[in-house]
Amino acid sequence: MTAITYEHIKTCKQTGARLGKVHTPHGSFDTPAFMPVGTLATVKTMSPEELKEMGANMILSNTYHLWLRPGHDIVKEAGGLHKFMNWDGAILTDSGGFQVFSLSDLRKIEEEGVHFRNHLSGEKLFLSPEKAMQIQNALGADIMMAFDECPPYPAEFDYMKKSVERTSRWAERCLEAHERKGDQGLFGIVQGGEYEELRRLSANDLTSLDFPGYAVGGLSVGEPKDVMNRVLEFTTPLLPSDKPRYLMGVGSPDSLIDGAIRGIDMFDCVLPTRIARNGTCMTSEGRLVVRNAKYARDFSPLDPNCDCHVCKNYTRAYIRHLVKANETFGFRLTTYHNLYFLLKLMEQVREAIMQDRLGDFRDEFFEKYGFNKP
Ligand SMILES: CNc1nc2c(CC[C@H]3O[C@@H](OC)[C@H](OC)[C@@H]3O)c3nc(N)[nH]c(=O)c3cc2[nH]1
Ligand SMILES: [Zn+2]
Repeated sequence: MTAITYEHIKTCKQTGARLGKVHTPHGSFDTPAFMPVGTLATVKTMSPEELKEMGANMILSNTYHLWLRPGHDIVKEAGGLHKFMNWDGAILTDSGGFQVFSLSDLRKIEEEGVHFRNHLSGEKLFLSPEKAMQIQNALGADIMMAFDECPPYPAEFDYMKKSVERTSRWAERCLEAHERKGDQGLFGIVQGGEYEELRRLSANDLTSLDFPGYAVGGLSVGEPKDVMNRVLEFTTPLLPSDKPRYLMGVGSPDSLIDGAIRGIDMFDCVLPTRIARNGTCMTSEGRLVVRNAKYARDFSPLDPNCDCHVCKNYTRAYIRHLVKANETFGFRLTTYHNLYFLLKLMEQVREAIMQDRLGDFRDEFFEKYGFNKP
């Protein structure tokens, strides 16, 4: 197995954005990149063939969810996640840290790990750095995430400091527990909330452990966008420039562009697939709620500026009909288009970096999409 490596190609002269490639045992992908989320070993309603066709090279799956259903032992018996879901591209699994704090009625966080209840059955569960690594190694993703605490926003400085220090100790235990020491596909997750001193503490602790890549965690948890941007401004420079930087849980078009400008290489978010399932589409002119009555006789494509398979072959009227009738095919069409839209946006971002004009691209895109400028 080869290691996870980052190849820097160039930095945009107009912004701090960088063009690069991430190399994994299951292929390489250009960055900045958006990664579709497939929490339960499927990017909901999409086939692996469609994901490949639209240009997705890396998808996410989730330790907590796959541990509960179908169980990591079954996935391991299948030969790992790639074989189980018939996906030969790269896979990143999140460690479950986030779900434990967001999905379950939390019982107790201790040094050893976290006691909580299964959000489906109510049974008592325990997740620790070692358990999270055991599950992730069974799943066999190319990139695994350290087990961390993602504190809520806002959080008191004292609480955040204790949490960061524990997350750093947990990260060390994850490295220890990581079975495939050779390829080292394990990323550390920097925490620290909105506090620059704590972000610095977390980044220093984790970079001293020399992970092959780093995530900025603890964001996209309800904080205002200017807080996220400010945290990124003083956090990404603390991370090694020769390693991938992954901003967790971020996916609206404006945040992807603003994150790339601040030096982020990898993004994931459930937004495009989640809003697609209630018939909301991302288009070059902003969001379009296709079930709206005004589209009943609108025989134009979801997005006239999109060249995806859906926009070339189906109309707003038809997709509105399917969505209102709760027809699965309708949600397949909105999902395909939304994912294609974000993957295409990242292609345009990479092109703008190549041409040293990502700042101008941001202004043009914000104007057309209807985001406010500042
Ligand atoms: C949305 N905002 C957001 N997501 C976040 C996730 C992924 C959620 C994970 O849950 C599943 O989606 C619901 C995905 O799992 C495949 C995703 O990776 C995070 N994961 C960890 N380990 N640490 C964080 O600090 C963290 C922060 C986040 N902020
Ligand atoms: Zn389209």
